[in-house]
Amino acid sequence: MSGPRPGALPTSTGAEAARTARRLLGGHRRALAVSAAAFTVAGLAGLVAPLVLGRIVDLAESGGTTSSLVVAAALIAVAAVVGAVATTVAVTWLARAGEPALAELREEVLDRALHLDAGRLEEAGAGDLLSRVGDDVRLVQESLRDAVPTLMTSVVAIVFTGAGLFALDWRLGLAGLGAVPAYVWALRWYLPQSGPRYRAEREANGERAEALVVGVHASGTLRAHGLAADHQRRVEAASWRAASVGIDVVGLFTRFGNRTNRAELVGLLLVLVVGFLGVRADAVTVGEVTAAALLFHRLFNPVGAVVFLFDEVQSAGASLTRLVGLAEMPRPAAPAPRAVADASLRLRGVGHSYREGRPVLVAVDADVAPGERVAVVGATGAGKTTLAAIAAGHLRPTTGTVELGGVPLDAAQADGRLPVAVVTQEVHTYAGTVRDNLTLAAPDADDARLVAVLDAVGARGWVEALPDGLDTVVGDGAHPLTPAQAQHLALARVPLADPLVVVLDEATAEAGSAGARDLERAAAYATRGRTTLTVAHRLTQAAAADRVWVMADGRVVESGTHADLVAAGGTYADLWAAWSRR
Ligand SMILES: Nc1ncnc2c1ncn2[C@@H]1O[C@H](COP(=O)(O)OP(=O)(O)OP(=O)(O)O)[C@@H](O)[C@H]1O
Repeated sequence: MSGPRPGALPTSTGAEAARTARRLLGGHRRALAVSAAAFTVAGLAGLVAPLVLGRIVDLAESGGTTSSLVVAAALIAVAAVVGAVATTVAVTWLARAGEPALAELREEVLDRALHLDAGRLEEAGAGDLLSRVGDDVRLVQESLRDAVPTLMTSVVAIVFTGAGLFALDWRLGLAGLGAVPAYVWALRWYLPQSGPRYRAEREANGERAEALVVGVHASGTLRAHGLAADHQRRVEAASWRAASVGIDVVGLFTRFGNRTNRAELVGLLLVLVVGFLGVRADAVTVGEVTAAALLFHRLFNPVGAVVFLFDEVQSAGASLTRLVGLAEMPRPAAPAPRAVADASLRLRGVGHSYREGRPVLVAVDADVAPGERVAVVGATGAGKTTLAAIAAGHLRPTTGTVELGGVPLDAAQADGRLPVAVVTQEVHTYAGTVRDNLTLAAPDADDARLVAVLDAVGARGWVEALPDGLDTVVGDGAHPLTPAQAQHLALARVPLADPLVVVLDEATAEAGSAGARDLERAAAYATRGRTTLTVAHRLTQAAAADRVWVMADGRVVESGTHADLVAAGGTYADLWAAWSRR
């Protein structure tokens, strides 16, 4: 079995997961206490039927009356009702403690996931993260809903039934205990193998999800580079590994089932043999032996459930360690917020390598004055997107610093205003109304403000033409927006958020040439008066900017106005000439 992939997100130890579970459950002590009391009542109620049945056997032997039989039957019925009510109360109150605790953990996990450094996320892979916030949360939740209550009910039944056996007669109790070594032997065989196997199963599923996510997201690129077959082999290998680990787990569990069946047989035989000898020696009654055999038989289901659910709870435990591992990842120390002096951007010695020894940005020194609009141009792979992501604070540079208004970007505070807003080509439409998609950026904006901004960015016409205007529900499964419309809304969010700095990376690329002009007009409005860095693929954007940076091989090789750079006859002049000839 191989260990986790290098770079995978961390997994906590069992002890750390238990500590986190205790911390989260600690706030719900009252619910846990009610649940524990109800489980106790249910456990006691469960003893009534076997004991009373044993008593009926003795009554039958000694010529009991019909009325005593009726009383016994009534007792069994009352105990069944009490047991059912107590179990319902116990399970309900357990959920009242468990569900909020899990919700808190989910929030912590999501919060940590959302604050993962882009580089770290890249290293770990989106699939690993998705399988944690998806599969692992679901597994823990299902286990909390189904497995944990049944496990608790079973453990309580086992404890009370064991005590009941001893209460009947200590020899019968000891006979029942005779099954314990057989169970222990089965568990000692099973446990050391099962934990690592469940962990391997979770990891294999995570790797399979990662391979599938990459395959779906990057299908175009993989095909374009002739890597589709390679990637398909990677998906096949990951799927096969997940399947074979799954088969391995089922095989192990089946063999464990055989061993527990043997333990049940040993225990029941011991109770019957000891009971037989006890009756012969007049030490116990036939009724007591009947009750003991019924009690012991009653253990089969709870013990089976514990064994069966142990599997599930252990698997959920493995998921919990993955959730806790992520939630408790050390957070980079957040610098104390400092007020910015103005809206200038200053990059000093900024370098970046996605892979060690392969720098894609090299010691970039560059400044953007407050309110200045800079367009970044250059060949594919020159480092434009990387520079934009660093200037936006989305990517931590390997070397160098980025300052906004004289303050490190991650500490910048601008009187409650958003320091930097980013619009890239990959725009997400959030599930909700068009209004929701806009007020994300300005929760207090009223419809008049939204309509004014939509008007200013040139989106009012098509928004009002939607079936319900601002109230139209968009996003997955609702009214579909074209990529250009989604981009238009993203650009409208910029003036609503009112940031000091705007970073646009191919933010107007999502359209044909007519649509591109609309988006360019929207971008011009969104960035008016703001410090702006635009990764420009159409050189008309560069021509309209205050200044142009030309990038090549991770460096800013030219910087100046469009006119100056064209006149200088360098790289930009060549690019412009090629663009103008199109
Ligand atoms: N996440 C990543 N992991 C590894 N390498 C990357 C990553 N992103 C970009 N690169 C590499 O870094 C270099 C610079 O990429 P970047 O996207 O910044 O260039 P660009 O000028 O924006 O290119 P384009 O115009 O094609 O978007 C390229 O060689 C690219 O392959």
